Amino acid sequence: MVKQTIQIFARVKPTTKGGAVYSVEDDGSCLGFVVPKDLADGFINNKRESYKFRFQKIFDQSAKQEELFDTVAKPVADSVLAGYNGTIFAYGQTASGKTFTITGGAERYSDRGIIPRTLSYLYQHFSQDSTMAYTIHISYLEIYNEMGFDLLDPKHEASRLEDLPRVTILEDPDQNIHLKNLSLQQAGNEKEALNLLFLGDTNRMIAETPMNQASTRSHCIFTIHLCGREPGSATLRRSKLHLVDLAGSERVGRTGAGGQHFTESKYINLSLHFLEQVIIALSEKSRSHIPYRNSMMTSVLRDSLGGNCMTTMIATVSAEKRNVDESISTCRFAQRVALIKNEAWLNEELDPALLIARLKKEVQLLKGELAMVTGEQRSEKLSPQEIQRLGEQLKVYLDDSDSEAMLDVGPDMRKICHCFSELKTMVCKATPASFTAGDTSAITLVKDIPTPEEVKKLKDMLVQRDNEISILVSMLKKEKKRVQDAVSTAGNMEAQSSLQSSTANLSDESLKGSEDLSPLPRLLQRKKGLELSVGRQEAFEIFKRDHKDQLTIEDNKALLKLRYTEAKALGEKVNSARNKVNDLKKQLELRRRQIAAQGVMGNLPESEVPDPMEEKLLAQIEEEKNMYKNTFGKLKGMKTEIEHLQLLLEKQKFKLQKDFEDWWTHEAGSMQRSVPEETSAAPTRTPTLSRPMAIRDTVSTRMIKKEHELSASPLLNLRESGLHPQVDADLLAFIKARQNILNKIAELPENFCR
Ligand SMILES: Nc1ncnc2c1ncn2[C@@H]1O[C@H](COP(=O)(O)OP(=O)(O)OP(=O)(O)O)[C@@H](O)[C@H]1O
Repeated sequence: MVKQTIQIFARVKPTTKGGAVYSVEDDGSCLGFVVPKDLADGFINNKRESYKFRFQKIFDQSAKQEELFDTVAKPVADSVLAGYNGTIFAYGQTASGKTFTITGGAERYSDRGIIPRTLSYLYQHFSQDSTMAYTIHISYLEIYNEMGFDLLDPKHEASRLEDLPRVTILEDPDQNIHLKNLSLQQAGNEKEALNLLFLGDTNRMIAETPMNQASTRSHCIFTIHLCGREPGSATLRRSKLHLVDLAGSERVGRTGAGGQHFTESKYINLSLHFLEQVIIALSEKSRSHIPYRNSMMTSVLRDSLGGNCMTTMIATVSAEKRNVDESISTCRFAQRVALIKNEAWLNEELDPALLIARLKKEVQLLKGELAMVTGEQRSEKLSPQEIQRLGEQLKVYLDDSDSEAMLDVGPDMRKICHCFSELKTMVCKATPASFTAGDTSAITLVKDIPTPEEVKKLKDMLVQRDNEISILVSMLKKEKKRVQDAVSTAGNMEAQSSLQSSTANLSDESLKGSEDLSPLPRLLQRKKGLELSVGRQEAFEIFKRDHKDQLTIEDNKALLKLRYTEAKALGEKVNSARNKVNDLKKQLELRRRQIAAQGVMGNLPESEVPDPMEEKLLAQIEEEKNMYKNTFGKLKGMKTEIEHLQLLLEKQKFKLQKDFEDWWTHEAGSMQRSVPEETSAAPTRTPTLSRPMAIRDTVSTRMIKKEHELSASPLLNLRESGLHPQVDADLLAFIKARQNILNKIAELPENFCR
């Protein structure tokens, strides 16, 4: 068992605005804030001005994701590999960098967060550790307003959060928590695991509405379930790693939330409040009751807080002056967390199937022993199968040369008697001369003693074999040199062909992967939108051009293109190194044959000095092999980067499409709203209507007409389904016209409408 307090780290989000109010002291383990007294609070003011908080380490603004992974996540991943549970959770106000730290940024490969890096680290470990066989399952849970949702369910098409399967908590009599409806997906390799992460993130994005900014207002728990077993062993090691992105920790008053937001903030703050309650209770050792059950999040993370888990917290803080209060509150929370002591133990268990088989055997044995002791022996005859089995056991026992060998037929008198009777038969068959009482070795001879005819036959065979052997030996002597040459030639050729095939496989594999342009998971692909109509497509192009993410998408596309080119160049280099190795091997082979031929002809005296030409060729082969290995390693790394970039691009494109859909629906909605208003307002409209409004009216009236023409099917339904190209084209024309008008209004002199 390992007793350890929760490790706390702090990360300061980079600021571009300046005005930072913090300092990092004591070799990066103390975070200080200075809050100057406000004169508005009066002359007598006892408010503290300086605050200092101690952490295991503080990652300042310039800290890289890799550094954070190495220091914070790698030790936790190592203990998970060793069979302990682990949790890493990020806590801090909205936009302080929790998602960036746990999942990573959506723009650059180097921005990969703890989750993708940990997955990569684990799979890399699996490929290097041949002493254990591992399997990974993944679950991804979102908790929003005290309700749990499964982000990885393959059966549901999520367009709203409510479409995702609801996850509920069940508690067994031993107070273990079980999550009903949370799917566990197996991930056989890093790519499959990353696809699951992206699927969950996409589901989260799809389900979020402007009212529910998912990442801000919900908690997310990405869990890696690891199972390891030594081949042939009945013991399993099961461990879990929770990677938790909590909701923003700001207080309700500060956010100024109202309405639905207020409800959400209340829930979020409530669940964070309950988290705080649990942490306070745990840090006060005198408390016996820990209120885990008060919220879903604390129930799920029960083990991570004061239980069987190695837990680490990352406090994310903003460096800006306006956020100093929240930053101090985050650090205070972390200080309390640091007082909690967890007790992690090795999660080892016996494989249930093997355990059952073992117990069954034991029960059988005990039953037999009981029967022996109580004298209640079975009276029925042994079955033919049992007799055959006993015969086999007896043979093994007699063939065993170990004098301490045992014959174990179990506590069954019928079997014991049968074995004694078999042995007696064998002994009686033996010639009396070869058997004296106590000479047990004779027993093993009994069944193998040959008859005199057999002995003669064997002697004849022996003479014949001797003759054959002497003929073969003389032939061998004659042909020795030729055979040796032939063997060495065959050996070299074989080695060469095996290298050829292995290198071909490796480089073809990696190249195939790097040129695979569609790594989008099957599950994600089904979520791609319907085909766009021409009008909508046109609007999408305009929307895309002005979207804030378009630049990043273009950058990533360019980077991906660059990586493809680089991967192609590396692939060519790998192939060229492989061809060179093969060429050099042929040259070496030729050289060796030449030397052998010269030796046979007697032109060259046999020399111990190595041939310089051969030495040179061997050195060149070694050099090319190293080049091959290095380039191949780089190619593999690039393949992972390309796959990640492809997924990032898909995610960004997906977001763009979703933003467009939202915008399009909004435009359609605003048009819909304007129609009845304007139709009913038309008769009473005053003549003072401004010119732009009048223009807008003309467009709207045209649109109304169009709508009436299409009234056979409700316009909005058609729009929502996205299936009527004419409606889309009209909508686009309307949007364009309105945009033109708005542009013109902007150009008009200020007093034009007065
Ligand atoms: N260390 C960092 N380096 C660079 N950019 C960062 C860093 N931390 C955060 N960001 C950027 O700041 C923005 C907000 O970060 P992020 O979404 O991670 O915040 P958050 O705390 O998860 O917010 P929320 O509570 O809304 O989920 C993102 O655009 C992110 O890329």
